[in-house]
Amino acid sequence: MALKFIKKVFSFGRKEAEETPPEDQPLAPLNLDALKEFAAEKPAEVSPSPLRGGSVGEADRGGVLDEAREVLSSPTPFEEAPRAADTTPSGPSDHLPIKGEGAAAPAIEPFPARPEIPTTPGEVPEPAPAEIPVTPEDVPAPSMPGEVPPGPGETPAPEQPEVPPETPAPSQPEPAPAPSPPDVPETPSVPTQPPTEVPPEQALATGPVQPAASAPVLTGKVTVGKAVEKAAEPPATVAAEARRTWFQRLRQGLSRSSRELSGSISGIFTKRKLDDDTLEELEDVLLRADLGMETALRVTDSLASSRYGRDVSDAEVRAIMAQEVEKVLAPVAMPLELDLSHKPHVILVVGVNGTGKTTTIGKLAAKLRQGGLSVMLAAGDTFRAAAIEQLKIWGERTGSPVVSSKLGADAAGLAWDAFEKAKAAGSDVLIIDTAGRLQNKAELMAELEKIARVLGKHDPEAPHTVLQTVDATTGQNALSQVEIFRNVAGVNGLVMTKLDGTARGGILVAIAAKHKLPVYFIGVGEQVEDLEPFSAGDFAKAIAGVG
Ligand SMILES: Nc1nc2c(ncn2[C@@H]2O[C@H](COP(=O)(O)OP(=O)(O)OP(=O)(O)O)[C@@H](O)[C@H]2O)c(=O)[nH]1
Repeated sequence: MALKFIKKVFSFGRKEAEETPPEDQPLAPLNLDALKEFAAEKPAEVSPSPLRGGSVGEADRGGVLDEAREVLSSPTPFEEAPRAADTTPSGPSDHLPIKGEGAAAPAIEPFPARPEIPTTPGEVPEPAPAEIPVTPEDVPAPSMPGEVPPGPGETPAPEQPEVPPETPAPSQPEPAPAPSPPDVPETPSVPTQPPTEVPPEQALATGPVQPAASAPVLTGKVTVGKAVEKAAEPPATVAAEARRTWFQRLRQGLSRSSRELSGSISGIFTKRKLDDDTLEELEDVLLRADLGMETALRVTDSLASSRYGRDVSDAEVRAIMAQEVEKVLAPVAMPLELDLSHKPHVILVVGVNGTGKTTTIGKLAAKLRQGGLSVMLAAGDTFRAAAIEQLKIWGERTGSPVVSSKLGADAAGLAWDAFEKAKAAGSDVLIIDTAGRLQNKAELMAELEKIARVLGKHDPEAPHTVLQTVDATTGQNALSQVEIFRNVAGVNGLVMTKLDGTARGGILVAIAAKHKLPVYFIGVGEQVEDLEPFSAGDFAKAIAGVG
């Protein structure tokens, strides 16, 4: 049977999801071993459609783009994210009106066709895939960038002529494969010296990733989950331990947010009954913690309905807060799924400068490589030499070829080239980094539109996933950033970064309540293991200081 007709699905175990799947979570991890066996005996249909998170639907994309143009050409509705410290005090402004919300207008040219995506898990039509633990045999020796051999039946990457992105020629005949497969041209130039601005020990301090490059050709849906370093151990032990370790890291990362909240809550409820005054004070505390008005009201309403007029301990308040926060987060805590019937599945990573795009790409590439996928990276942030160098280091580390160009080159041209190279190399996934310059918002919008347009000439559905990195330390600013990039770039999933060490972790809850976009991963540090699938329950407990 033709392997490409076999729908292969794997996920790295999400223990929590197995144990307590959110009510409307659509994609519980399945058993990968079982699926492999199943696939070996009985071919299944190739999964017909990719999963994408809820976002701007085709019908309203034109509308929101128009809106976005307006937003971007008008006085700035948000500021550029601060690069490091948590320095942006802001009030509870998350209930400001959203420009363009609910707009419905005819689709416009720039973005490739994309089906309407449900924003809540319950609306996702696909059945849950089986979970397939990656076994040690799936993990062969690491390979270096440019050295990832083409898989069976793959075409070696030919030399690509420079193709101006404005005039791509989709009907252009495929160039004949070169007799000896050349490496991706720009790939091997991994710097031997650490770049000045991003030293390798900062970005890549945890040793080489062990890729699983000899995995069979995968088609259909792939769920990207937890890291699999410990896959050789008994599954139950591994999952429990991995979960504990991650939860500890998450608790530690969110300790500032949680400490400030807990301190304020116990300040209010020491020897006081629950009355209008205490409820109002609590509401202020929750708003100051960036949780947003909707969640603040949920918590105070829930408390008032069961305990009004009674003594309440701070532990009770925190427990109720954890419950209510989890309710808000559960619908957006979705695993990232990639549809490998598109080769490559293109992930466009967008976001304001410094929000962690490049770092997240590296961490994600590591997860995908560990899961046996071949990955190509494209250094589409052509404005910062350090960003290009940083991506090359991640490429080296994860065994993912990196397509790059000269500083200042056209990012859409680079994206066009990168798609061709990924296709020719048979890569499963192409991840494209982008610049997040907000100094000139019209330029940024034009650049992202052009990248999407150019990719759409290769594959009308590309980019298949548009991920936005959001820096938790920016507090309320993050809400506007999501608004803008969602409209400009058709963002359909979020990665919240830098939850470690900030007192503003609550902003994730406000973003979930307002934008309802899937949150695929959260980052709590700079290392490869500091990115994990987002769990509503873990996050809610960690921020409330419960459990
Ligand atoms: N503490 C912490 N730092 C992070 C996290 N993610 C990224 N960083 C750091 O944030 C800084 C900026 O990350 P980048 O990946 O360069 O961000 P970027 O969006 O690609 O930035 P540009 O290249 O300027 O567009 C780097 O120092 C990263 O190491 C995180 O989850 N926690």
